[in-house]
Amino acid sequence: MSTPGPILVLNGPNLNMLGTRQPEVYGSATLDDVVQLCRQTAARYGREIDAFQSNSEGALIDRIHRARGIESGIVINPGGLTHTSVALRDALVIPELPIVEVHISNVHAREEFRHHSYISPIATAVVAGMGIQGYAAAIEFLIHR
Ligand SMILES: O=C(O)[C@@H]1C=C(O)[C@@H](O)[C@H](O)C1
Repeated sequence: MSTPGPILVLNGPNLNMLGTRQPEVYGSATLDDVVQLCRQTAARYGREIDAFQSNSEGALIDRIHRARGIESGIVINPGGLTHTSVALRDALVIPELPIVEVHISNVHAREEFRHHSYISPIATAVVAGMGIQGYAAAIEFLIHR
């Protein structure tokens, strides 16, 4: 049986600033730390990841379109686009690709406007509040589902 394709790990706006941006909320780990954690988690099971981060909605959508036929699942932290983007939600409706939405912080314990996600209704699973371990949990879920 062939090994499933890589898992695509997507990070949206401002997540390139991890480690510097509000460490009291998002912790001290950098985006590179997140990608390394995801890569190491997948490698334990002989699997690979592809990682992409953009502050631009359109670039994220273009990358999601390219995942078809290449990646086997998507782990996405949409950043603030979580709470605003119908276009990103629409791009993620890909029947053959499972989607896990990840938030480092517990968005439900924060400002009201962070309590709604356009992505959650079309996601296979949602992780929030686990810090960067949420990315590892998402990778594990996709590998073992
Ligand atoms: O917790 C997180 O990873 C999410 C990250 C962001 O940048 C915020 O806009 C979201 O509201 C929460």
